Amino acid sequence: MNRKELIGQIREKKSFLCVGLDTDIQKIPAFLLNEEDPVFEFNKQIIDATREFAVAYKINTAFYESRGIEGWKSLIKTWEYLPKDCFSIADAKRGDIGNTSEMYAKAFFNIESSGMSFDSVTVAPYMGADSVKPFLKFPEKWAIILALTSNEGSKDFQYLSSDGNMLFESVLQKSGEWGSKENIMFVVGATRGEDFLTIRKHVPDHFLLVPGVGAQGGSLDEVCRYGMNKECGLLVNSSRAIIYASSGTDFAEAAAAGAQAVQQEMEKWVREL
Ligand SMILES: O=C(O)c1cc(=O)[nH]c(=O)n1[C@@H]1O[C@H](COP(=O)(O)O)[C@@H](O)[C@H]1O
Repeated sequence: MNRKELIGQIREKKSFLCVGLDTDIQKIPAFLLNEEDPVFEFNKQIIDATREFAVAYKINTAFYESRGIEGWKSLIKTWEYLPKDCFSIADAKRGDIGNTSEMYAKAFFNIESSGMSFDSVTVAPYMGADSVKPFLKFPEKWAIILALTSNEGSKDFQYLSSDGNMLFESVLQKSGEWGSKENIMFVVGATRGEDFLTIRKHVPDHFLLVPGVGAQGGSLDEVCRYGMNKECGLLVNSSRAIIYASSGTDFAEAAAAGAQAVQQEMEKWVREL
């Protein structure tokens, strides 16, 4: 999905919600464990219940890789089931020397090679340009670069200053030379509040993937007030608060209600665009 199509979906659905499929087999409703593939069955019902309210799905690969070959099978089946009108994110936080990053890019972008072809992959930029550029060689695919993260540990390095910029600012500026607003997004945590103003000074037009609302307590209103641009420019993720809204047989309906509540909040902001 390219930028124009993504903006079209946001306007059509009046939503910029990304549902996170961080599916932990220990947390899904027990009655599903009788299924041949409980994780995929859970994801399938969550997708069916939330697709009218979401414009994107983010699959955190750690929850699938941790289960070995069975987890990887659930990952591929879930990717295959994702609605074609939704933006898909492999949240793998990859990044290594060039030839290895090429393999990571193939793993998530090249369907002939891996059986999957996500729209995007999250990337950790610590190793610099040659670790990120391999992801940008695929037409209409995106690298979503970690910039200012939602976790407590973001304060350990990301705010460190050098040459007048904090590290996250240098990441925004430097990586801007590696691609464009058509194939690079940045991860900025919803818990970062007014830091969005600084972010937008560096990257006024790029899309931002914003995790941290819901379970991590980030404010959707603050994210929109300080981070939204004239084309929205945001994909706001919520995982646990939506997919684990209920642990009972009504889990899918509860997820739908959670997703709809977020979408209704978002609609107020999209209408202003
Ligand atoms: O790259 C990410 O997606 C990410 C970056 C970040 O700074 N913070 C963050 O929470 N995430 C991811 O976003 C999701 C947040 O999940 P919830 O807190 O359950 O909504 C998880 O999959 C995290 O790995």
